Amino acid sequence: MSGLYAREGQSVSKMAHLRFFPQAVVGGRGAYLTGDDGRQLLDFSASWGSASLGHSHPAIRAAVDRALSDQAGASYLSSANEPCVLLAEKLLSLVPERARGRVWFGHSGSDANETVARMVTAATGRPRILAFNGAYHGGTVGSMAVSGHPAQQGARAAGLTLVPYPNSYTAGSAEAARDATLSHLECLFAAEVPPDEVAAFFIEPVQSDGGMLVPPDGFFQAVEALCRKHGILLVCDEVKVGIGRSGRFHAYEHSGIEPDIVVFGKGLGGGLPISAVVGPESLMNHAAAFSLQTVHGNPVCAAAALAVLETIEGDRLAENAARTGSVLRTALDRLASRHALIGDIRGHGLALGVELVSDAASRAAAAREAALTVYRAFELGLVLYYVGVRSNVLEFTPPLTLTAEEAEKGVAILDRALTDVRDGKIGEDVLSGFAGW
Ligand SMILES: Cc1ncc(COP(=O)(O)O)c(/C=N/[C@@H]2CCCCNC2=O)c1O
Repeated sequence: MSGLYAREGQSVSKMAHLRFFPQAVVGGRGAYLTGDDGRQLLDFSASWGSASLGHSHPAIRAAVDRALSDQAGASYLSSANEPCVLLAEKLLSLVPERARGRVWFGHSGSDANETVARMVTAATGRPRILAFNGAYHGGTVGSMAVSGHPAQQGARAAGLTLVPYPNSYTAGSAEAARDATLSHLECLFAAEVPPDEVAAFFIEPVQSDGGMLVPPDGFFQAVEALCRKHGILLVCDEVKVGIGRSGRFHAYEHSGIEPDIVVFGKGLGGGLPISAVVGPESLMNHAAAFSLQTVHGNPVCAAAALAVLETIEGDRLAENAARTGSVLRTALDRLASRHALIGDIRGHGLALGVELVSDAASRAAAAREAALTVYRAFELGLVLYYVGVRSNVLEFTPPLTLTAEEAEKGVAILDRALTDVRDGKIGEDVLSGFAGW
């Protein structure tokens, strides 16, 4: 264990730790992090998808420097500031007509989803919310309350009803997965949950922390139709897989739907803390001083976010995510032919998941092997983590700037890690102190 990691253990609380191995960094550029031991680490996580432009991107540095050199205050609570207005205007230009009303700014996906959960019930008078099993909408009380991930340590809202996210892999086919959840919803509305009491349905266009689950074709169009029929607001949580990562600007575009409310976070700030909720004016202006924190609408973070959006558009990074994601996917498919542990590979663009199973027929989760694989990959110079309600899905959310060569290099490292785990070269003792999730 490195000196910095040991020093952290003597000074920093573990309450935010979600640790898989003793990673300690002192810098980073592009798709690489610099370990405190001087190693260059290829970063296939980008800090859970937030470093969307990689590390130390010049466009973000220039925007932050400009904003800090003549700082327009530190908050939008009691003053308008130009970076926030420019960013809001930009975001409004990027969402469907039905969502094109007003923009709320926060720090994180959590405070954004918490705000939406409070807003939709307060504004509509409807007490219920729908969400999916396995959904991760945040780590604050109000966002955990509308989540469904089993790893979370927080209470669910009294008005929350969770429904199964269609899992084509475990259901055996996309059609079976789609039909099962849609009939579940119909039965629910008929017997347990009066649809006219439901304010909103929180969806992830790809369910990432739940296991990088890609919805079956037609599924969310059917959900959208149900929502329109019953006046239920469709809230699309684009926090992890949005903003170009999926190969389209919005991940919901793959499902051919138009949400009422779009939630942005993580990659929006390129690694700086900023989130946004974009929705109809009637909802977004239903009350003033409704959801606020002191440095919400920070002009420096807003300037960084605008630079991120402009760079994603100008450098065509959604297209790069599609192109490099295809290279990564092809390399992973080749890996699957050599490693029986790989049960499924899925995702869009540079939002990919590799599910590890101990038995192809039963699809039994190989959680132990997933933990050992990410640990060994770290030792070999690759950073990636795992997700999934069974803790067995390797998650690939690298910077959108990733090159084909970097994609191939990372998969070659993963190949070695999987081989070492298969050959029993990694003792389980390495995992003590790294509980993951
Ligand atoms: C779809 C989606 N919506 C909201 C959130 C919450 O965002 P924040 O962690 O920025 O509050 C997340 C956060 N996801 C977690 C963050 C904690 C560590 C585990 N991996 C994630 O990506 C998310 O994936």
